[in-house]
Amino acid sequence: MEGVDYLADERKKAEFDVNEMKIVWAGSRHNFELSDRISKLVANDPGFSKEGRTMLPRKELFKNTLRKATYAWKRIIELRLSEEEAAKLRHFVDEPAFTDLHWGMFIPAIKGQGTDEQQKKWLPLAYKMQIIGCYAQTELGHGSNVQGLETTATFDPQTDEFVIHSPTLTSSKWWPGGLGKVSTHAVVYARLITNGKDYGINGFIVQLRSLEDHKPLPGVTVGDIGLKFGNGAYNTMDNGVLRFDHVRIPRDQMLMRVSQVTREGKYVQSDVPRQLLYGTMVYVRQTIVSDASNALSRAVCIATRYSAVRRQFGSQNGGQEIQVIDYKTQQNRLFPLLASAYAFRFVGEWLKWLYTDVTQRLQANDFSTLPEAHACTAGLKSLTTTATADGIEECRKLCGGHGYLCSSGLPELFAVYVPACTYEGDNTVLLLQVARFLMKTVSQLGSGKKPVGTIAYMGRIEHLMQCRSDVKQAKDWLKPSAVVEAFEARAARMSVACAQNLSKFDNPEEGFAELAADLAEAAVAHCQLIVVSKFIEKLQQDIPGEGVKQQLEVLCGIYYLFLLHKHQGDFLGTGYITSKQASLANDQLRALYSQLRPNAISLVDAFNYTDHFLDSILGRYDGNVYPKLYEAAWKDPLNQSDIADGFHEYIRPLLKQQLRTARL
Ligand SMILES: CCCCCCCCCC/C=C\CCCCCCCCCC(=O)SCCNC(=O)CCNC(=O)[C@H](O)C(C)(C)COP(=O)(O)OP(=O)(O)OC[C@H]1O[C@@H](n2cnc3c(N)ncnc32)[C@H](O)[C@@H]1OP(=O)(O)O
Ligand SMILES: Cc1cc2nc3c(=O)[nH]c(=O)nc-3n(C[C@H](O)[C@H](O)[C@H](O)COP(=O)(O)OP(=O)(O)OC[C@H]3O[C@@H](n4cnc5c(N)ncnc54)[C@H](O)[C@@H]3O)c2cc1C
Repeated sequence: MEGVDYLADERKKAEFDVNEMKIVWAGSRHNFELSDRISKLVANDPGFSKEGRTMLPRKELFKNTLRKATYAWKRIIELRLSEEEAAKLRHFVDEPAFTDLHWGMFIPAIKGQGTDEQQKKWLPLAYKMQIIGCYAQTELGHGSNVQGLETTATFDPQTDEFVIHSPTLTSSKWWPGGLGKVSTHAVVYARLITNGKDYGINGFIVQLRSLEDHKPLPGVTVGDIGLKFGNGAYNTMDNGVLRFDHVRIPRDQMLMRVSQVTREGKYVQSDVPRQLLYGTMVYVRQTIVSDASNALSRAVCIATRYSAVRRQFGSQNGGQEIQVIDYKTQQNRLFPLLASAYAFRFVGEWLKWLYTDVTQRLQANDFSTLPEAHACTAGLKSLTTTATADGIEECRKLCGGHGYLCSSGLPELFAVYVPACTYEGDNTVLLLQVARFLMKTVSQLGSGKKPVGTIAYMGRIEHLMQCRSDVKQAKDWLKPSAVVEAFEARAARMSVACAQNLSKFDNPEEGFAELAADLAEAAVAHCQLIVVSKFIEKLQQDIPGEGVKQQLEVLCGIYYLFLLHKHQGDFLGTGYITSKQASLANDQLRALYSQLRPNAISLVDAFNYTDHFLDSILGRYDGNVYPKLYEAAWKDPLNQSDIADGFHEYIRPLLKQQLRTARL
């Protein structure tokens, strides 16, 4: 029945002020009001309908995305939306498009690596979308190993130009989003060669297509790389292939903030570190961490609402069966994901702060916090995207058979999200970057250099190597100091063990390669410590709203106790806790599940998602699942006629043949 709220009883059970929690989730009242207004604007505009998206063939799907993305731009102009509002609108339109790369990477690359003059020339064109850009770094042969890229940019002093060339098949640019069919320009990463010398990778602004008829310019071969994983999903994006045959660009289209080539062809290195060339990746990794909580919370919202609607077994005297959310196994799979969504929200907020801080320092030529910013963005990108991709898939399973239907919203969400584990740095490769940072920190411990920021705990290494947990009863695991020390001791001991093993190798690089799996685990331990600490720090702030802080404490407890349970081998193996203390942690975790249970629906309501954004019958706000599933089935193209296309060609002859056999 329309208009009935099947989850109303669940909502009545809430022990906290949901409206105040919405503000905590959004980060501020301003953010909440902004998201609320823009998400409703998108939901109520038929131009942004998602109807039938997963059924469209590729060409139609792509054209439909072009329509939506340009319609979004039209609305942004008509409504005079600010940059912040426009970004929110694109987010709630919820369809990967070339505009993601234009706004998310092309513009940031020019801002981060272009000189003031270059920014003045290119940014106004990009801001008005008079040119459309992408980020062309990865090649067919190399993605992770940026130093191994093969495209060349050779300076020609005769003409004051760079000649951009793809010398081999493997040097073809491969993957850039927006490149295949849309972009007029790209920031292309290529080996800078001048006076016969190779100076390594640099960024160049290269025009690819005519601004008149959109045809590829002479020497440019460009197209789409083909269908990707899942129905609809990321196939709305034209990930592309690009080859250059001696394409000439003016010298001033080399992005020159980090290094320059003079009119005479002299290479000049600025006093900023070369790593700033990787700055766009640091920026995007930070946004990906913030976004992980969006994707995970969305899946969790669907699975939680559906788990309260779905009933199986346990009917007494003809009464209703049990809601599946009341099974402890369901809670043990679902509630840590709900807690993780909140944990990633808060660590994302903190990372945004760290990124802003490092950017301000860089502007003042203070490069001291860049290594930490790189380690944090790389490590947290890896940790949160792995957990989110796995979490979305777990949510699909938590919804049983119906989770496998596209109308649950979960298959498409997974298909769109899962490449986040690969793009912007493969997650294992990124963990190894964190491990390098950790090994460097451990090796410098005796040098008098005091570790600061997220690595400050290493400064108490002597204590952390020998301390033991003092937990005596289950509720002792609710003490923040007990928890932080446990995660610090585990991370420190794992790093030190790796460093000790590394020291046994004559060649440190050989040792690093041999011990890579252990090093990646030490990096995970360090990153989990960051997430746990930032959640606990959040709880030390003043949080208004009846019962809000208490709910966050429950979620925080579930987050760290679930991790402790899952990785208890690390905590036991490093000798910080005993098996009795591990078992007490598990007792406390179960108790927290019971405390969370009455609040579960309201905790996902606090995400404030519209039904348009969720795009899931199982996750509908009103819980009216079965009639809507039934209705949706009949909309499938296969049900447009009672007799299937192909019946006369294939099924009828088969049945006739069986009739003949039966008669024999
Ligand atoms: C339909 C349903 C809809 C549902 C939608 C819901 C969900 C929506 C989800 C959407 C999510 C978010 C939206 C975002 C959209 C994104 C779109 C995709 C974008 C993808 C773009 C890309 O992938 S671009 C390509 C990225 N490529 C990489 O990341 C490559 C990875 N490799 C590297 O980064 C590096 O090569 C390396 C770090 C692995 C190694 O580099 P290198 O060999 O040069 O370095 P060294 O190891 O020798 O280190 C040298 C020193 O430099 C330091 N370093 C390295 N990197 C950095 C850095 N980035 N910053 C600072 N310093 C750095 C390193 O530590 C070394 O230091 P020292 O030890 O001190 O010498
Ligand atoms: C959907 C999508 C969108 C993308 N968009 C863009 C874009 O807009 N622009 C762009 O330039 N690129 C883009 N990319 C490319 C992306 O950045 C790369 O695919 C990514 O950086 C991983 O690199 P790779 O493909 O070379 O993986 P590989 O490095 O080949 O990884 C293969 C395997 O080898 C392992 N491995 C590699 N090196 C090591 C090592 N040193 N130690 C241990 N294990 C290792 C990895 O863990 C992985 O398991 C996109 C990719 C995808 C999937």
